[in-house]
Amino acid sequence: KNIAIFASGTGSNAQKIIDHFRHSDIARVTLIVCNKPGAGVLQIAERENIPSVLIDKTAFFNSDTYIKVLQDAKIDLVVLAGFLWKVPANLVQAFPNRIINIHPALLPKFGGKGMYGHFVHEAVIAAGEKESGITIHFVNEKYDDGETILQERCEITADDTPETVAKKVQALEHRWFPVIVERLLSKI
Ligand SMILES: N[C@@H]1O[C@H](COP(=O)(O)O)[C@@H](O)[C@H]1O
Repeated sequence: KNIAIFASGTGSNAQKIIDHFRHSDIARVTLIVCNKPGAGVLQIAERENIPSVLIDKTAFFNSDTYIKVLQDAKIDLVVLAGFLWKVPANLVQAFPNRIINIHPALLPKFGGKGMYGHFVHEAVIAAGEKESGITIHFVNEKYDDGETILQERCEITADDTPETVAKKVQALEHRWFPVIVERLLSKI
């Protein structure tokens, strides 16, 4: 099975998923799709000899260009790992229940446009939450809205900062995202 990872940033989750399937006979990460020139995930793709695509915004939102790229690459599952653009309806429809996302908070709270990275953890702390965590969900045509696949929690203590919460949440992401990707692929 072929996995495509969409990412806009560092790519630490992409690296964990690549490592998880490195010697797997179930699946392999065979394509990296990025919308940010110079993003860390592109260096990971180069180092790992995985083909990567730097997408053009107009073509992404106004054509089937990248649907064709994914179909030509025989992609079975699209994994969003820190991809900051909303997925257009034609791509969601072309890959029904085949696109998943990870969000660094317990949706439906602290989700939506602009809610990513440290903004999320600042909002969680500012709201006085006693816990945070991760949400892995199917992608539909709205931000951070599709059916939840998994939520895992971490406690927030009085001396936590957005940075310490980010670390706890990242540990959950790296622990669970590869496992969930494998679980879904074993059903496809
Ligand atoms: N959607 C969010 O974007 C971040 C990506 O981090 P990385 O995988 O680029 O390190 C992760 O926190 C993920 O939950």
